[in-house]
Amino acid sequence: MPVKVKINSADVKYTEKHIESRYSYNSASVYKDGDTYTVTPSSSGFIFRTERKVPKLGVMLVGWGGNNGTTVTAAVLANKLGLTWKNKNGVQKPNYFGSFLQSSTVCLGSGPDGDVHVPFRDLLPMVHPNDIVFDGWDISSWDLGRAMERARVLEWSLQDKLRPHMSQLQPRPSVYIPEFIAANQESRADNLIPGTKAEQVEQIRRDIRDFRQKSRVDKVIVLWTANTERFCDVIPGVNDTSEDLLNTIQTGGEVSPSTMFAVASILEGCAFINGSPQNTFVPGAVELAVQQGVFIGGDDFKSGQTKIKSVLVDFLISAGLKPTSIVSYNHLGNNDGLNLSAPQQFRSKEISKSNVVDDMVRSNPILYKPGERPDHCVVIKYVPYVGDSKRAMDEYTSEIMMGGTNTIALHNTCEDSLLATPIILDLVILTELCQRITFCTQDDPVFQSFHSVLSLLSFLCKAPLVPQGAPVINAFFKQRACIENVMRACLGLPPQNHMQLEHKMKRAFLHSGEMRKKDAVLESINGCRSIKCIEMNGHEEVQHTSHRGH
Ligand SMILES: NC(=O)c1ccc[n+]([C@@H]2O[C@H](COP(=O)([O-])OP(=O)(O)OC[C@H]3O[C@@H](n4cnc5c(N)ncnc54)[C@H](O)[C@@H]3O)[C@@H](O)[C@H]2O)c1
Ligand SMILES: O=P([O-])([O-])O[C@@H]1[C@@H](O)[C@H](O)[C@@H](O)[C@H](O)[C@@H]1O
Repeated sequence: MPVKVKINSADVKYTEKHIESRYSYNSASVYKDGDTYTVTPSSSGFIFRTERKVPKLGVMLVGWGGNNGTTVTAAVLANKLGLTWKNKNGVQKPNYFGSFLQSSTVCLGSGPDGDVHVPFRDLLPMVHPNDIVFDGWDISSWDLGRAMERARVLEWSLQDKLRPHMSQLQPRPSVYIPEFIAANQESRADNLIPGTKAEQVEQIRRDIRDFRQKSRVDKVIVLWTANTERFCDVIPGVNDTSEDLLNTIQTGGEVSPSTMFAVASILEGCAFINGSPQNTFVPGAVELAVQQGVFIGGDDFKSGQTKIKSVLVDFLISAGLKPTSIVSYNHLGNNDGLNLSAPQQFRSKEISKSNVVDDMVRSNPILYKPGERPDHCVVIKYVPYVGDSKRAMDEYTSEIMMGGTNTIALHNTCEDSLLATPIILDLVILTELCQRITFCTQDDPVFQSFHSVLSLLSFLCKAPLVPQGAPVINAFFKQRACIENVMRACLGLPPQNHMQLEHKMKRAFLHSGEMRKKDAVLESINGCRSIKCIEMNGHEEVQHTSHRGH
């Protein structure tokens, strides 16, 4: 059951339209001079506004007829209809396990019985997955009932109950440029938009408008879950600026189907998210999104081996252990695996799976000299028989104290699409929430949105897309804490710091306003708080007064 979170603070007000919070953003700048680091803390006043009205959200999936596309649609239907199904373990019920918004919690603070945790999804008003309306495109003409069967992800007994609904869903014709995906995908390509690239982009735009009008959704988000493409060459004069990219689409030059969909979405004012590893967001596409004030995000769902890697390597390095060799092997037999069996498509995936440790390695110059990195090998093999049940084997070897080594071996078997499905839901719901958040600062009082490159989605992506010059963070818990603390800021709550000082003191913790004779005294003088501490030095009282800002 959803819970209501109400903030009792003078810094938070609830109007009919917004939740508005006053927030102190604390950070620090560091000046390095030789081996001396001078740290200057700073605090900036922010005002956050979150629109309270949750819209009816439409999600258009590119690759709707694929394993992920059919599975996410089926999962939402099963949850919405409350379908149950039987397997050898008995009656199964639908859920959203694997979605951090739907199935993980946030600690609000402590109550009489200790820490109080609430579902992430109840922190701020947000779309419920059950209410999402799906549509999309596929180069395959199969309806979603047949495509769900082809995917071989969900239990047959559930498919039986879903089929009447899924069979009504028909992917729209799409753009197929053979050179961008594996040749082994050609047999699927029987559902295509004719014409030039410019005409195809216009048709995609018409499709988006048609869906929005017929489904009566308030807003549309487009998400790429079609096959992995080869990387696109970034060529000055072709795709390096928005003007050149739009011109290239007109002239029919080097532009991938995924970039065509991104351009069409951006021009229709729809956020576009890339769930695959290719460089859809060539510089011209990023510039177009910024010019249009539309969110883009990606790349490549972080769902399995890479997700574990972004936890395990963070643990090892944070514990002062030195990963020196990381080998990630997996085989799977779904169509994604078939497409990735082609060299250029595998290379796209190898890149996104290989860069995930860079930020963690760079954070520890004790373990790694400049430029030093662990050996890192990624292997993906296509084995038809196992279908969507990915078999992943990982080996992490680290140097430990005094010349020792530590080797961790992992084996992981799972339906790959059931790992990606909740990620898709989190991506679109978090993106929609961010579209309703604006903020201003004490030095820049005009309200603004997040940057068009929505780096808050990094937690959900293998190769996070960030604004130019921004750091790429892959460490799992840093990424999750970023989302949590931004949402806490929207509620005027401080960042989660895990200090729990109240449980680490000699004397019981006195909350502000309580006083204890001859102990620390909080007084408010001239609007500036001062803390007067009384120190017993064995003979007499020594009073200290320190001043701090609001
Ligand atoms: N765990 C995961 O499943 C996972 C994790 C990370 C990334 N991904 C990525 O998500 C994507 C989809 O994975 P999947 O398992 O659903 O693959 P899939 O092959 O089952 O589905 C892809 C679908 O896209 C369609 N398609 C290909 N090119 C198209 C185009 N130009 N326009 C429209 N449709 C097109 C195909 O016909 C197919 O139905 C892949 O790129 C994969 O690498 C998947
Ligand atoms: O999420 P993850 O397990 O690191 O990476 C996965 C790969 O291991 C898998 O081979 C591929 O088919 C999926 O698309 C996904 O990218």
